[in-house]
Amino acid sequence: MRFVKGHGTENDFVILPDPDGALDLTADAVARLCDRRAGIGADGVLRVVRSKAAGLEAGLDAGDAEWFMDYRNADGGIAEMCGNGLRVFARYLVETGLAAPGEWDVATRAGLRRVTLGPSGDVCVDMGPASILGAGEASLAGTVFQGERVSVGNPHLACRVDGPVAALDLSRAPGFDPAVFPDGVNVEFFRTVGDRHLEMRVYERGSGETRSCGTGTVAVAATAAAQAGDGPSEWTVDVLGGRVTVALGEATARLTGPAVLVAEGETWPGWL
Ligand SMILES: N[C@@H](CCC[C@H](N)C(=O)O)C(=O)O
Repeated sequence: MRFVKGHGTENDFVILPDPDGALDLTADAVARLCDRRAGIGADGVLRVVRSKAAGLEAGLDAGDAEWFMDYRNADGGIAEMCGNGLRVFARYLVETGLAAPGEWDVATRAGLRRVTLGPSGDVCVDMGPASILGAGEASLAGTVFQGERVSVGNPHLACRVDGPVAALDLSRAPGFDPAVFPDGVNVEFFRTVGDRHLEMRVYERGSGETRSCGTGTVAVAATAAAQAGDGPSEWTVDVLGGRVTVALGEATARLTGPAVLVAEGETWPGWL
């Protein structure tokens, strides 16, 4: 099986080119690919498949988008959307000549997402709306954190903290009420470090602590803007793996940041 490895602010992915939808990608295979000791190692898998060949789940409409991002978490579970993954997905399509630099839609389980990119450099993704849904809470090592429930196509809980996020122990999953988050949740901890400038750490559903989460950065920017009473505004979000910007508009949020391809190869015959 051919693969490419890439990352966006060190949120890393195994990219599986599958233009004709020939791969039978099981949850077990995804978990083995993402295993950092016995596999290639990644936070998730991006299967690159033509929308027409993707066999989309009922209710998904790819519109005119040629490509569908089939995103999977490291545990093999399916998620609706991945912001960093989508930047890497778009960069892969351009680097391999499967798409031209410019502006075009990619189909995802959260709907169509417009990407804008040149022949090299940062990638901008229109992430759609970030919807603030109300209060929620998570716990970490016995401490309860209040936050905002936010949908960026996938579920988030954005918790403001007072001290440096570096001080948090995210070696274990935060606790949350499964009645409030029946599908699980990505939990972000953020702090203001400057003028519309945040730092964030995240514990992702299905992947554990990662060094960045694009949808998570949108969730914390939207939460911080709402808490400050800000309207459309641009935010800088520092994550363990680098920095992204989030431009909050009236109806949509645009995420801009790096997308890097680092290697390509083939799994050993019979291994998977
Ligand atoms: N890292 C991603 C989000 C991936 C999906 C998430 N773990 C979930 O289960 O919703 C991003 O960059 O947005």
